[in-house]
This record gives sequence, structure tokens and C-alpha cells, in this order.
Amino acid sequence: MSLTFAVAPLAAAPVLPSRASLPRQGPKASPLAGAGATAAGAAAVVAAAVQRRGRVARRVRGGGEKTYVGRFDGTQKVEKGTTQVEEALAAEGTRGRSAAKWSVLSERIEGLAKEMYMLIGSIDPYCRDNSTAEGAAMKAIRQKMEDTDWAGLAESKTTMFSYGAEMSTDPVEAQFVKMLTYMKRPKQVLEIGMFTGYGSMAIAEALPANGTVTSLDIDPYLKTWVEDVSKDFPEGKKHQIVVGPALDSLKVLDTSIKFDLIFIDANKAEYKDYLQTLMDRELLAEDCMIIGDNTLYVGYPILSETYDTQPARRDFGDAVREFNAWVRDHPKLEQVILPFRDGVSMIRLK
Ligand SMILES: C[S@@+](CC[C@H](N)C(=O)[O-])C[C@H]1O[C@@H](n2cnc3c(N)ncnc32)[C@H](O)[C@@H]1O
Repeated sequence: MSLTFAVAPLAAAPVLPSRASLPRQGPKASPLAGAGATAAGAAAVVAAAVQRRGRVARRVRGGGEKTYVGRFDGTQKVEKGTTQVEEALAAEGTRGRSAAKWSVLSERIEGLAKEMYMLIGSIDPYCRDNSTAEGAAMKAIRQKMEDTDWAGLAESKTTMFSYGAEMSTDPVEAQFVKMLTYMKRPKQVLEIGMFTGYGSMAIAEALPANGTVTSLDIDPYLKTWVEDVSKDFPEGKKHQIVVGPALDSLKVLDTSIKFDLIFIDANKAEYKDYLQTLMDRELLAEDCMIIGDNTLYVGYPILSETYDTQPARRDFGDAVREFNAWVRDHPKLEQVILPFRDGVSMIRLK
């Protein structure tokens, strides 16, 4: 899943990265050094960066009161209704171009770009259309999710935050998690961050008869929304939902239950605390597999602020980068980060 969380208005406030972590690595710093900048010049750049970050953080958090805002629609860019016309014109303008069919340089470049565009635009639909592991409960959830007026629910304050269907784990990733569940044959699964339960239904569909998936979510409305669908499927009986901030719920989960599989997908700023709490409370089975979603968080953990087209996401990007490094350096953990969708980490105890 998905990826569109800013931080919560409640206890779930993320910690701003310390000033000491500035300046960041990356292209922003190197041209300065290349130009032979003085230490004072570099300090001025750092100070400006700190100030800029402060402004962004204040904007995101509404002066420190608001911390969780739900979906991001794109913080700087406003979609205009003309895009379809523009896209049709661009498609027409490059019709027939390919990397091999050209006679002048501009046509060659167009052809290369067109092939890249064709591949990039076709990979996801191809994988989705040729993946067949979506079961009946998953399908029912997906259809209701697509039909739900999320904007209206947010407007009427029925939901705690503004949501969109894109916040769900997408069909291919959910089926991947389902296949992992088949492989793992877990008895106890924990999902942190449920939304409409598409991921938890994927897991439930693959669970053995005596398996249970427990989902933690902060929004009580989602529990009702999911149970209205899942009650009509056998998978619903394998699914239980705990409402509340995940960090609070994790602190009261029964420690006699050890989780074999965990899917972390809630507040990106809290991933480290989720895992630390799970370890401190010994809630992990010895051979537990932890799947962390969004661990490449729209590229923000990799790139510097120079490339921030949605600066409101930066705090999450930094938090995810810190989480990845923390797991990497943890003596008791090992991980592989896969560049699949928004980044998927597989983490286990050594
Ligand atoms: C990306 S969605 C989860 C998608 C889901 N795993 C799936 O497979 O479709 C993130 C969810 O985390 C929940 N959430 C965000 N912050 C939370 C917190 N601090 N505690 C519990 N749930 C939280 C949101 O309400 C939202 O439903």
C-alpha cells in the first residue's frame, strides 16, 4: 500500500528530524563544495534549509496542533481538466515512434521516450490483469472501496481523516502478501494500519483454518465499514479489528500471542516505534516475518530536499529513511528492501 499518510492529530505526532541532521546528503550539498564555498557560506545554506524546513513543518502541522492529515492530493500541483486532451495530443504526436524507427535525432529521442512511456504505462496494468489471486472477499472489499464517497465522508467528519481508494494496498501487492501468507502458513498475523481491509482480507484468504489476522487502526468508522463486508465471508471470522492508535494497542496486546507474520502499514513516522514495541513486549514469534510497506516512500528517503515536489511529505520521508537505517544497523534484525511499488521491506529476527 499504500502511501498517503501524513501524521495524526493525536498521540501519533512524529518527531521532527533534528537540526543536527542537516544539511542532507545529496546533490544539494555537492555543487556548493565544488564551487569552493566557505564554511560561512555553507552555514548560511544550512540555516536557510533549517528555516525552510521549519516553515514546511508548520504548514503540515498547522502550528504544531495537527499531526495527521490522511491523504495527500498533491500539495503543490492542482490537476486541471485539460490533461486528457494534452495526453491525447502527445500520444498522437508520437504515434508509431519506437526506439528503432527514426531518421533524425529528434525522432530517435521521441522513439526512445515513447518506448519507455509504453513500458512504464503498461507494466502495472499487465501485472494486475494477469494476476489471479484476488479472492471473493478481497473483490467485495475492492468494489465497495471504489464505490465509497470518501470525500463526502471526510466532509461530514464521518471518517477521522480524508481518505482515497489509492490508500489501499493495490491488487498486485495485496496478492503478493497473500502469496507470502500461503508460504509462511502463519497462525497469528498482525496488520498495523488496516484502512478498508483489502490487505487483511488477502491475508485471511490465505490463512490456514486455525489462523487469525488482527488489524489495528485508529479510525472506528473503518471497523464498521470492513465488518459490513467481511461478515458475509468465511474470512471475516478469521479477522479481528482493534480500534485505537496503534502504539497504544500494541502496548496492551496479549503477550501470550506471538505473531508469525506482521504487515506494518500505518503512520510512516511510527514504524520504528511499532517494531521496537513489538520486540520489547516479545510479541514476535521466533521465526516471525515482518513486511513493511512504503519503505521507499515515493523516493523521499533516497533523494534530498532538492527534489521535493510535495514538501509536506518530507517528514515521513526522513522518518522512513531513519527506520530503514535503524533496521539495517540493528544487531537483532536483518532486512531486504525491495523496489516494488512504494518499497516493500522484509524483516526478520536474526
Ligand atoms: C495505508 S492505510 C493501510 C492500508 C492497508 N494496510 C491495506 O492493506 O489496504 C493506513 C491506515 O493506517 C491507519 N493509521 C494511521 N495512523 C495510525 C495510527 N497511529 N494508529 C493506527 N492506525 C493508524 C489509517 O487510519 C489508515 O487506515
